[in-house]
Amino acid sequence: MSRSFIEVSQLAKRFPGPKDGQPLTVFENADFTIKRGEFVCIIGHSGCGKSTIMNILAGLDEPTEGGIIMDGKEISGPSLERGVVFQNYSLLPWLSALKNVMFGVRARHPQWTRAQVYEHSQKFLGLVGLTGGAEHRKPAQLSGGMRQRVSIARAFAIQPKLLLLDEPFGALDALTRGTIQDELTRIWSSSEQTVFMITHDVDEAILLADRILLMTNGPYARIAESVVVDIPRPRQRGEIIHDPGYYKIRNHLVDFLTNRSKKLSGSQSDGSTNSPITVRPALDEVQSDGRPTSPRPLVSVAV
Ligand SMILES: Nc1ncnc2c1ncn2[C@@H]1O[C@H](COP(=O)(O)OP(=O)(O)OP(=O)(O)O)[C@@H](O)[C@H]1O
Repeated sequence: MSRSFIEVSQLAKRFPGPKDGQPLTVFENADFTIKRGEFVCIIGHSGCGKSTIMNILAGLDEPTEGGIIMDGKEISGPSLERGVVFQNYSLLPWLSALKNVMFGVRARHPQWTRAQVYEHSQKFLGLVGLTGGAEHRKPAQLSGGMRQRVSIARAFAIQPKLLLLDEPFGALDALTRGTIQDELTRIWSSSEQTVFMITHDVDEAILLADRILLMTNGPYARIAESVVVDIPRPRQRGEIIHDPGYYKIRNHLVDFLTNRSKKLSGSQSDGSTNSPITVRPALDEVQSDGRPTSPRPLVSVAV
């Protein structure tokens, strides 16, 4: 039996092209795995297909080919085992912040009393700093950052096995962003949750992730590399930059985004799988072209 929590196999997504045109192949033959409890970030230029992968993981979209197994079961449709935080909040506009969170908690724990649901929801709203009356306001009466915090509280409160985060902190000011990143790390490290997060922020990815998947430009995008963040935890925002591996990882990511994401960008696949190579910049296990110094079996970090 496989030890992977998530196994993405031969995944392809094609959208219909403009009238009479060729279909748009966003990616094809994508293969990667995620371990239970792992925190994985994915980075790539706009339009490469990150949200498409996340939507398929969430069960909100279907692949054109291939499939995803989570915890031994094929993903098919949305489930409370997978909690999603989108850039655009996706709150129910007619419910208060508190009732938005309670709605999710009640669905997850239908046997709980109203008091239990209320207490649990208030606790998670408190964790994201939404108390003192703000929790009784409806989404339209909250700022963008506050709405995003409600959305984060709702996803955390459901305590899904897999937390899917699509640029969850984009709308937040730097201070709130830092606080919620810390909360996310705390909640994640004290649970068995697995996190898959899209971000455009390389520093955020290094702070939070065990591994960072790097995606080339599309169409025919590939997850070209799996970069291991060999920096011990707990990681402190102010101190992480002093870790000897920090700038090696950062430079590697920036070089990928500015140079290699375009050079490596895909063309139609010959049918072979597109598995990412594993690189460990902090351990100097990477060459100037981004390839590992010695071929390292993927299972070493991504079983
Ligand atoms: N429903 C759709 N119909 C047609 N094309 C689509 C559809 N959804 C996405 N695409 C195209 O698929 C490609 C990948 O889109 P996707 O949103 O996954 O990219 P992304 O990497 O998440 O981008 P961003 O970082 O800007 O959010 C883009 O070229 C996009 O235009």
